[in-house]
Amino acid sequence: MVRIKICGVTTPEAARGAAEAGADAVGLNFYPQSPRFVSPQQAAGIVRALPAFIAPVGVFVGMQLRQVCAVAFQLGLRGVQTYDEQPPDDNTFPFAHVPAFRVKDRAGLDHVRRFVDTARALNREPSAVLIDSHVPGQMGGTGHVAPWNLLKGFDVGVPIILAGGLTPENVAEAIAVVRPWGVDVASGVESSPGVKDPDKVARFVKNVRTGSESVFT
Ligand SMILES: O=C(O)c1ccccc1NCC(=O)[C@H](O)[C@H](O)COP(=O)(O)O
Repeated sequence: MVRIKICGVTTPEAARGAAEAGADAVGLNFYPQSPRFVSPQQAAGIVRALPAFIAPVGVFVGMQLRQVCAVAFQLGLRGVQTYDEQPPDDNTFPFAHVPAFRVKDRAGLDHVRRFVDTARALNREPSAVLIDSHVPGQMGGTGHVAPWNLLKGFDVGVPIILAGGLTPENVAEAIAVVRPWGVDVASGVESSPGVKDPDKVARFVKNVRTGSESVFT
């Protein structure tokens, strides 16, 4: 089964809608420049609205680990998605750590491998890595597709979450090519930046489920 994170939910209704559609996780974006930004206060309301067993994951760009952990503890996040060049000094924190990488070529994948190897040597293996597209000047939520063909057979010993430009229309093909452990979507299920479209979310989840059935069974 391919896990699904609907990233950048901005309201309790959108979070509940994603969960009811069958998503496994929702992303709460704490990057102030994102159209999907939520304050910790808004995020608290969203987390409270989630049904049991649906994981809230925080997206943190350029924030000190201490601050990331404080927000994650305060809100009861299950996972933290970060954007760092190096593994954190400490990850004894009780959240799944998902470093995100913006990849455009083989050198980008080599960087992911080095990051995971370094983290493993320090006994700080990430829970998964998120592979996104690389768009100069943008950290995420770009709607641009990642290099699927490069990712064929890519194995760093931790689960791969595929992100970048996924939509209800292309996600089954992405799964067939990359065979990821999980998929992540932000703009591909929106009617406008930061506003999730319930119909697109439902179709995305349905197409992940049918696409993964035909690939993994
Ligand atoms: O979504 C954002 O605005 C964003 C901004 C800065 C850093 C990360 C961001 N999103 C993180 C995600 O995990 C997105 O789901 C991922 O980048 C894919 O986005 P999209 O191509 O729009 O599906």
